[in-house]
Amino acid sequence: MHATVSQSTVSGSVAAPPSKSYTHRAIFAGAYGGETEIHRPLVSADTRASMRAVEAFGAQVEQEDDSLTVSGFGDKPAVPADVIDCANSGTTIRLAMGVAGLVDGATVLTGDESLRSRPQGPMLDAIDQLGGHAWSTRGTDQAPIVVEGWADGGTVRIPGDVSSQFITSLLMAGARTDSGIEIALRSALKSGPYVDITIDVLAAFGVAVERTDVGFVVPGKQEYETPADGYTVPGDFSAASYLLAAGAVAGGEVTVEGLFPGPQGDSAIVEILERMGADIDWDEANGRATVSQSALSGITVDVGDTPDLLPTIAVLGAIAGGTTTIENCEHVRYKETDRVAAMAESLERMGVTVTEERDTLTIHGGESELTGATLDGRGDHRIVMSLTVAGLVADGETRISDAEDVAVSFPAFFDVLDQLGADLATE
Ligand SMILES: O=C(O)C1=C[C@@H](OP(=O)(O)O)[C@@H](O)[C@H](O)C1
Ligand SMILES: C=C(OP(=O)(O)O)C(=O)O
Repeated sequence: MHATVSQSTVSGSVAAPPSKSYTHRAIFAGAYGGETEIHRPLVSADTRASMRAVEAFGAQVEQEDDSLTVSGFGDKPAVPADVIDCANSGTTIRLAMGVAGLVDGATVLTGDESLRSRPQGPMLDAIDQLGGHAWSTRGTDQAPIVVEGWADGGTVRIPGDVSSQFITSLLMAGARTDSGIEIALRSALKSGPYVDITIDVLAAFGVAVERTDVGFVVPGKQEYETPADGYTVPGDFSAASYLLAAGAVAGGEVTVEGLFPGPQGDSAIVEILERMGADIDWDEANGRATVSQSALSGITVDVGDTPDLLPTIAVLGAIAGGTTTIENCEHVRYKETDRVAAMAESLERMGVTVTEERDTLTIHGGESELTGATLDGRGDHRIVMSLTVAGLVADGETRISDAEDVAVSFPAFFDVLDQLGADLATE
């Protein structure tokens, strides 16, 4: 499916979709626990992959109107009857590898072509350190992955700069081991706020995690306790970043509801827009951010904690006057596609001058108007959504392939933009 976007003004009030990261964690926490009702979950391709994964280990997931009921797999996850297909979802395969470590038997995990290109080596190594055995069928540190359980716990030394999802996985599974897991980071942690989200969800399920000088410790033999009123998923700042960016470059006035302060690192989008000179007001108490169009100027942003914002910031930088420097972005190359290269290539096609280095993306914005172009969505939801925002201000039509991939994290993306008045079509 292609999306075709033309210059237009967006205005109105919309709800942020529910958080993908919180929904994944609530599904896995529910599976480790008894019976949990998850209110206002994100139901998308990625979170469906997590639902299928926990079901493969013996949990059950029922979907009703705006909730999910997860019945846990009991004391031990079952040996899956089949290969687990994690589709496009890095979070799913990594959290499922932790569960697989507790299985008394072998689990095989795979995914789509994109997921099978992403690095899993540190988690394979971690499982080996814990006395289990995990390997890549191709010997490439990529899926397909086979995991044989360890069941016990222990100490793990693991790099912090490949994916925080390994840490999340070890913390969630470690609580159910006998002796717990002590994690020593071999390099500084990137995407750190995602571990904060994990600790937040674990606390809601009564599971304790301690921070240490070198990493984290999760004591073993902990029970996941069902939160008394179920678990309510907050709004998603990563998804909201496209709507806020749209308001800042193509408003009108756009209000996004459901954005409350909390551990999501991507709430930094509000401060980033402010620093660029956007007219934005975040009413934190009421969870409402309102932004209208104003002239933006380039800034320097470190995305070590906020990799998913890179495509949004790159588009803002292309429209802003002056230079925007996105630093500390090497880990953003390990996502659904190499997002640093994808944004450099797409913005260049729109007439923007970009300098790409391994760990830095520099955008020389405001040199000329963005020009509409035919762009490759690269099968990556965040590339598609951010380029759609660029299309709202480009001169002439912007045509983006793989538009259907917004289903991964924000299935209603095009409907919401349409509701805000964007001139776009999908076919
Ligand atoms: O744990 C999570 O929910 C996520 C962690 C981040 O990945 P990395 O930790 O691999 O950077 C982020 O990019 C991803 O979209 C979601
Ligand atoms: C990288 C992402 O997710 P995951 O790692 O779960 O595939 C994302 O949503 O941008």
